[in-house]
Amino acid sequence: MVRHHHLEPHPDSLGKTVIEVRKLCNRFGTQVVHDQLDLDLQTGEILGVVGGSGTGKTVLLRTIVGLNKPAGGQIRLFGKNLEELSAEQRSRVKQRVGVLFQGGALFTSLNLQDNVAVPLIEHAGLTRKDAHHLARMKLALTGLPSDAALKFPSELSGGMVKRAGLARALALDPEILFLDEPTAGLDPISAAGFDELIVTLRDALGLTVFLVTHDLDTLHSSCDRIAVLSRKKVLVADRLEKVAATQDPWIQNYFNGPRGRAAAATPAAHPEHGQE
Ligand SMILES: Nc1ncnc2c1ncn2[C@@H]1O[C@H](COP(=O)(O)OP(=O)(O)OP(=O)(O)O)[C@@H](O)[C@H]1O
Repeated sequence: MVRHHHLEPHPDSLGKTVIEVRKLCNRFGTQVVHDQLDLDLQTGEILGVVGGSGTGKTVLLRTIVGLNKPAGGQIRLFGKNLEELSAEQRSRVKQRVGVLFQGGALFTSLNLQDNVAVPLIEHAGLTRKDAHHLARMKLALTGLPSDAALKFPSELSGGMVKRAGLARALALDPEILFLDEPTAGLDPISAAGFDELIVTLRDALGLTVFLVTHDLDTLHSSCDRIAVLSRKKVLVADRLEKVAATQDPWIQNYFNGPRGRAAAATPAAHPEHGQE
């Protein structure tokens, strides 16, 4: 089981809110996905976002990074409302954010080095040679062996593809990392390795992480706080013990059902709620 190994956060970054979501509304046709949803993310934390299928976790991620225009509400990234910025300012804010989408979304016709080099050439204006050099460093940062750089996605295991996707998300040195179900489809050993990598990178690079997941092991091993999406809102966003103790049928079933109990390191993790 992966354990927390927090470094002291930089004093300047303590308690700062980097993402502020207020009264967010999202709807598609007549389907209301989010209604007056509020959520905050603090600098340096890893927030796990959970919820039943279709509760709008991916839509929330896409809306925060500016890929989905909300029907209402406000989102502030680094204190700035993207909708109030010029195109150039918005693009600068977006470069401070890295996203690993579900499935990794690497270009299948490019090797890993070229995949990671794409944002470096397109957004940072690096030469191909410099971009390749930096890309190899990013791939190493995510734990890939050096000979992986010239391989194509189809030649790699699912875990390696996820790491390469992560290397690409980190290409432009983002301050916030968004991950959409990064361990989905990985075997338990690879998933645990990826969880550990996220914590290590957060500690080493001072990242803030917004992590959509269904993986109870990830919640236990890597997340500082957990936000539960339910009934179109964030029902609760708190430390695992507090969330698992919340009186809500979905939460009780999820955290204190058989899989939740198995993921908890000790059976007595929530003794005060053992009678439910
Ligand atoms: N572009 C879109 N157009 C129409 N409906 C959409 C669109 N994007 C998402 N939805 C709907 O919004 C709802 C929330 O979708 P979303 O993918 O965010 O759920 P999720 O919580 O991430 O689910 P899962 O855990 O299954 O991945 C779903 O009912 C989905 O069909």
